[in-house]
Amino acid sequence: MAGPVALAGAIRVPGDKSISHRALLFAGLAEGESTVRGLSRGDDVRRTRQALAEFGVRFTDEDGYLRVLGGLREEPSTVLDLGNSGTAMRLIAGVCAGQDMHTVLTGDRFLRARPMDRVAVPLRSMGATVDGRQGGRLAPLSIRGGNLSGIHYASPVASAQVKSAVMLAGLSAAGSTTVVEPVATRRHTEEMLALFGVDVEVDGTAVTVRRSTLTPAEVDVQGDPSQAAFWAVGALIAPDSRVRVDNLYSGHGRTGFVDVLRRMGGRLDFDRTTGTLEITSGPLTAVSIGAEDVPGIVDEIPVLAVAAAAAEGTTVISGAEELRVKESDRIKSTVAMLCAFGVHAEETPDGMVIEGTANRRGGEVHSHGDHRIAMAAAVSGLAATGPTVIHGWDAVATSYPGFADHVAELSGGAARLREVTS
Ligand SMILES: O=C(O)C1=C[C@@H](OP(=O)(O)O)[C@@H](O)[C@H](O)C1
Ligand SMILES: C=C(OP(=O)(O)O)C(=O)O
Repeated sequence: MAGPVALAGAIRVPGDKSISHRALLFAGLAEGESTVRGLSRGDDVRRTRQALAEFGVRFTDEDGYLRVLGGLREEPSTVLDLGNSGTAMRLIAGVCAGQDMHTVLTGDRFLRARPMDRVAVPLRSMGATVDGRQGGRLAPLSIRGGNLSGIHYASPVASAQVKSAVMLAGLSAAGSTTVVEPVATRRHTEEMLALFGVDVEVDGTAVTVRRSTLTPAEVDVQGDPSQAAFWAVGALIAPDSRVRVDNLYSGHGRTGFVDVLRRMGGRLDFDRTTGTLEITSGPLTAVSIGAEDVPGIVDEIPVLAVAAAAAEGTTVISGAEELRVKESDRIKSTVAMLCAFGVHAEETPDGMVIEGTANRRGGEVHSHGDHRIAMAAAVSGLAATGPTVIHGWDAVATSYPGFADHVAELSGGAARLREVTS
């Protein structure tokens, strides 16, 4: 791929990945027929669907929507392979803890290296038997569930996945289950449980559920803000660009990237009612990003770092140590990606320091099996001089299989991505 190119036009990004996982899980738990529209087509969400099918949930693909016949009727007869998806593994662990069944969860080599003790610890204290490699810290995880008691859990990490796993187990536990977060995270589980008829109490950063059954529902999944962030940064840094993204989810904890890019001086108009985001290219200035910002931009930091590399001044990101336990160590892989474009960037224990420069040349980047690093590198390449090569591009299929088509569409065919096998 050779830049720089201008981006122009209007697109719809895929259905939100976090919401898609939950739509399938909650439809799977609700006895009866639910429907889901606008589901993400990425591999991560496909893994959640496959896992639910092993419990006896039935899916029928209709024209433009998915029909789900819910109810966990069967103990899975095989190991559930959740591919690259941390959300699938942690949320399904919560579901399994509530079932009188034995389940084994595994994933690819990246997922098997990510910490699972953050869910194993609270699920054990509710009464589930959870084991795995390194004393239950790493998958494969073995879970024997059922007979749970509610807990009051002060989570040491600001993680919507941990919160959701405990809440899902709480739906089958005696008494009430409360999770208190150190910083509020995305609220998809709270919002969607309410849609499926569950009473959820939210009090600041505390959320409480009781033993409940779910009622089937119709879910319409809106566009994924984390995917829109790639086009927002691309349109800001590629000269003469103007892009519109339609039908975005605009709820709590997901649109922090719009605020950060505005703080950098970016021209973004966001209509939260319609979910329409319009971006016009223009100069950016460095910004300081701290721990309080991180939960709202946790998946967008690699691409926000690309914006920082094109901004005037030095950007400092701190309080982002959670990035070290994502699909890759995203502090390391983001800094390496920026350096490949000739940018001066350095790791810190909990973030990075990035010196903005107008002289970015195309480079050779490794995704480290991480979809967001691959796509952030592609965006950087669109606004750099000379060709960019991204090894391990196949990782993009986990969340955004149509990304390359959108590059071609928004660049009017001027930019083309060609896969190179690493
Ligand atoms: O709950 C979710 O759907 C997610 C929560 C975040 O992870 P953590 O909760 O572990 O921070 C995020 O990084 C992930 O992409 C999706
Ligand atoms: C961290 C991510 O997802 P997960 O934790 O579900 O693998 C992501 O999509 O950036």
